[in-house]
Amino acid sequence: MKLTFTKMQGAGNDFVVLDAINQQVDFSTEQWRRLADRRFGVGADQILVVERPTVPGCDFRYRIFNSDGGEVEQCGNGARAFARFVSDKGLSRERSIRVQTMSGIIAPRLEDDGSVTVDMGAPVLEPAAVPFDAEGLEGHLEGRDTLWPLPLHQGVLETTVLVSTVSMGNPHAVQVVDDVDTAPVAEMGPQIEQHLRFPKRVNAGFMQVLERKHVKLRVYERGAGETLACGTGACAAVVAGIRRGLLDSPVRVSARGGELSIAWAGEGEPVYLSGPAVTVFEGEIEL
Ligand SMILES: N[C@@H](CCC[C@H](N)C(=O)O)C(=O)O
Repeated sequence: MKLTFTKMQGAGNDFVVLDAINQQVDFSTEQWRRLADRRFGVGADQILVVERPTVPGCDFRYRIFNSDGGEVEQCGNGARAFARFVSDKGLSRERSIRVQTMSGIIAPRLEDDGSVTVDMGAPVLEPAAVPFDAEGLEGHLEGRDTLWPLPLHQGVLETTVLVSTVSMGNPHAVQVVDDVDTAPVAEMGPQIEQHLRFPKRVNAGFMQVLERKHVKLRVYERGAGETLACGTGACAAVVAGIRRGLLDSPVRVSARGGELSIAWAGEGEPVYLSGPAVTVFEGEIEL
């Protein structure tokens, strides 16, 4: 059976988007992996699936699969691509939609300048809910945030990094670095992603503060490796930075693949993520 897909990207975080309303989409972990594979498939950081909602008050259900084939709770850059896709394909005529995800409802809105803003909901800050196992650890208070020590290896040496833990529906560990371009993302990213303190694994963010309203960010994503941008990672980094007293909303986030903007009014309030959502090409593939 041939599968019709759309290849999209948001700040260089790339997606295969599938309409599961008008075609059957039900794949094994191995098939999701193959679709995301850059040599044997189409290639993507995440696969996004558009379905009919199963809860009242929503326009669509949005499912997300990492390139390792695992289904995950949330994807911010993908949410922008999702909104652009359902509009371009005529599945919705609304500029604002409500979307059911594994971790709650989000609300993307198409802007007049072609960008998309997403109400991503409020961040979850309680460590156990991230989930992060803080049992027996002594956290360091900084502003309104708690930094947690994570022991890692750097070459043959042992080192400890201090991370903020934030859930944007999916788990994030954010550390502040002096220079993001030389930060050991490839070496530390996989260790943090699989650290035993994070029972569901974690996305590892490395943030350099340039000014109180501008940061540079790299994210080693759970299940996908380092990507050119991570929307939920940008939300989590800015939430952590504001709570630490380092940043003021709104914050421009420069990722390797493009620019995002994050606004957050503080505890209990939703995080707004704005940025581009672009169609690259369309195609058909036999899996
Ligand atoms: N690229 C995403 C996040 C995708 C999911 C993430 N890798 C996870 O496993 O939680 C984004 O833009 O938020």
